Amino acid sequence: MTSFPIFANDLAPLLTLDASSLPSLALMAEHLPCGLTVINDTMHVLICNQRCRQLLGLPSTLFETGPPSFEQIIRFNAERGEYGEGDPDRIVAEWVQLANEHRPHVFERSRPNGIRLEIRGIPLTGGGFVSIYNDITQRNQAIEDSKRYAAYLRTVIESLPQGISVIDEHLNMVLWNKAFFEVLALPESLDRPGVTFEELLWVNANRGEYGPGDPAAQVAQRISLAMQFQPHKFNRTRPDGTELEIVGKPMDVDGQVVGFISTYTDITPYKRAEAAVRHANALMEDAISYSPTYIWELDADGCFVFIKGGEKILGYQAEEMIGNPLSSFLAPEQGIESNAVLSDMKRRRAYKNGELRYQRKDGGIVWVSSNGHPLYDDMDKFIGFRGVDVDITELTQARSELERMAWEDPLTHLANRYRLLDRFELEVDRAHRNRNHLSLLVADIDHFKSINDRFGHLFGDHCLRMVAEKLQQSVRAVDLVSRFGGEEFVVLLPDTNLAGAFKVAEHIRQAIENNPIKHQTPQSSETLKVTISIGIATSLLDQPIQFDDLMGEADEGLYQAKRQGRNRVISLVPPPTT
Ligand SMILES: Nc1nc2c(ncn2[C@@H]2O[C@H](COP(=O)(O)OP(=O)(O)OP(=O)(O)O)[C@@H](O)[C@H]2O)c(=O)[nH]1
Repeated sequence: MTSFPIFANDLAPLLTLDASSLPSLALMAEHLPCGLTVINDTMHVLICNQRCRQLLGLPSTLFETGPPSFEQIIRFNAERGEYGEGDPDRIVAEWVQLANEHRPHVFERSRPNGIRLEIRGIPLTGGGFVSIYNDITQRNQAIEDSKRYAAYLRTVIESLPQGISVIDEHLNMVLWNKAFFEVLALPESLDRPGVTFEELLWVNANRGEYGPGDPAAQVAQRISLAMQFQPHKFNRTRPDGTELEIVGKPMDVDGQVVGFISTYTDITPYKRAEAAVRHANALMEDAISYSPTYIWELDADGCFVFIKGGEKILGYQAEEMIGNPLSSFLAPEQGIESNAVLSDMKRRRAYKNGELRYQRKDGGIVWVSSNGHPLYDDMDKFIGFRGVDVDITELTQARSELERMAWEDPLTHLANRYRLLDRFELEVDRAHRNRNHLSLLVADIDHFKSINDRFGHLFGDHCLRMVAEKLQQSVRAVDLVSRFGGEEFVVLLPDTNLAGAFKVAEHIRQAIENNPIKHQTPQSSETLKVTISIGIATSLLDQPIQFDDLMGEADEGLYQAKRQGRNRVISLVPPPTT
């Protein structure tokens, strides 16, 4: 049962201690929510209601032999330790002496069972006194709790980086934290109880925080706004450049506005960070849009989750790529380099300058130099790949063009001598591996000097191209026709013995002889029969094969062919009889 505090002063005037009124008083006392005792001038307990006995834990036996004396009750309590440690006689003496002083008193006492009592006593005229006992355990607990919560709240408010202020419905400042003064740079002199919202407004208005204008008007305007107790949120830039975000909302109790709470956040660092991020983004946008680059991110399944700048290189909008696997955008044919990239991705390894071949939306092929690294989340779980690709299509084309130029004779587009030497090494290995013959033909146009002399160098060049074409047409795809220099051609015949080499050489010779070249000018037209002489050399099985040896032998054959009248095929080794 909760007891409501009832004060002895309230009851004392009602009490007169004549015997006739005692029964009605005792009856009334039983209806009180508090404990009540009435002690007469002889210090005997006349009334001690049930609530009092219950609160004090007094047994009924104490009352069986008539009204106990005040001293008996005190002794009973002292002996059971209600007043703590100590000699009961001494304790009783002290209490009796206090009671005899006949003074109003209020004190609190904690009982051993944890109950906290508030005891108020008021002396009665004519002797004795009335005492009221209230159980204030819960009330004290509530006060303790609210003190504790207030301490928590204060600590929380003081720890916040935002300034916080609370004003009551009369615009008095009732609560604020240190940050409030710091964020608004308010003078310390205002950091005192009783300060009003208006005083703060005046400080701000006078120092120009609200911009140019009449401070009185600025304050009045803000006061009238504040009186509306409407929620608001706005930013204000202070004269020193600090940007504040101010958020306010009304506080109400049972639908009644009782105040207004505002928070003041210095958002300057966020604004600066925001501007820095915007700047970095703009730089990145420019870097991506002005360079042949795009940035991408894949999920753990290899599907695009992000791509920026891909449109200009791959022809797809980001939305067309996001959610689809990288593999679906690759060209069907990839090189060795691409496979290395794909294998690194599979093995979740970072890679640099790897080449990938994409198929553009319009079907074209794009080469990119790709750089990527795996991504992991905070729990170290693999979540995908991120990277930057650079369009190297033009570079790749230029590179292959350069390679072509390095390997090719510009006049006839046949392989040049470097390509021949390179290929020769490969074919030597192959010939050894497969125990095959490797043959070499050296072909030289007959009397080419006189062709040049008669018809000019341009026509000579034309003849060289025509002969090159015929040579190329007369051999297999695996054979390599090269222009070795001047009007001299070398044909490499893999997997070809001397008999085979003779056949090919003879076929070439006849093809050229039987295809005269036309020389036409505006004035005349002439058909010129061009012939070639060919020297042959074939490697021996299980013998080392040297280019210079084979070349020297074939050259010697060519020399003899020239000596023997040209337009013929000669090998130093006797031709096989058919
Ligand atoms: N038009 C043209 N002529 C070239 C080129 N390279 C070499 N020649 C010419 O080819 C001629 C080769 O002549 P020679 O080595 O004397 O031999 P030839 O006249 O063919 O006589 P034989 O080989 O003995 O039948 C020279 O006149 C060179 O200037 C070329 O790229 N274009």
